Amino acid sequence: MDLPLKYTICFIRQGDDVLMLNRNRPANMGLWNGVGGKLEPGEDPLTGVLREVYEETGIALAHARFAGTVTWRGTWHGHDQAEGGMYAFLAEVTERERGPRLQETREGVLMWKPLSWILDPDNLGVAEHVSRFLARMLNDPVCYEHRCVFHDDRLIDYEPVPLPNDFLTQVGLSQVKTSSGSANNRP
Ligand SMILES: Nc1nc2c([nH]c(=O)n2[C@H]2C[C@H](O)[C@@H](COP(=O)(O)OP(=O)(O)OP(=O)(O)O)O2)c(=O)[nH]1
Repeated sequence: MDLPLKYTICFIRQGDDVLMLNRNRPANMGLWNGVGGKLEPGEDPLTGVLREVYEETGIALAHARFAGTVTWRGTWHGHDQAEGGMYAFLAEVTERERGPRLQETREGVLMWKPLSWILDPDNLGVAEHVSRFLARMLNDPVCYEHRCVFHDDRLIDYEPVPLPNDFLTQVGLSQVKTSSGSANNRP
């Protein structure tokens, strides 16, 4: 699927918790998702995600690990058919760096949530695709394009497809460590 990757997202961990944002506007309004946003013209994905994390949380991450891409297509209630995609990253902070448990921001409510709560597939408070792709990003060393299909706000199809070997070079991320610790995403 050749969808434009115009967004970034980051899941920041501290111990068993992950920093989540409940956005106060579409997309995924009222649902918990990672922190991130739209890339600026000409901006590379790592610079973009570090900027968004700082703008949305005040956390100045030194680094984030590329963990795959997520693409979506389908229909949303009240919106036209839409499709797009994002570069996904994982990061960790120390207890001292993590900031308050709950914080109201311009974008919505930020809160540290237990990972087990986020990954529970029956948890309707979390954006539906997150439990599918995040579990795999955390446990599988291969980087995937996580393909999501929605129909009227519900996830109706999900398929992880391994990214091509030269993906990181293609998108200027070749110097970036992946979540498996290697710049090459396939053995
Ligand atoms: N637009 C969009 N973003 C999505 C979808 N699913 C999903 O996880 N996301 C993620 C990507 C981003 O991390 C976040 C949306 O970012 P945003 O719209 O708040 O970005 P932004 O404030 O920088 O953008 P903008 O105001 O300039 O449009 O949600 C989706 O279906 N559509």
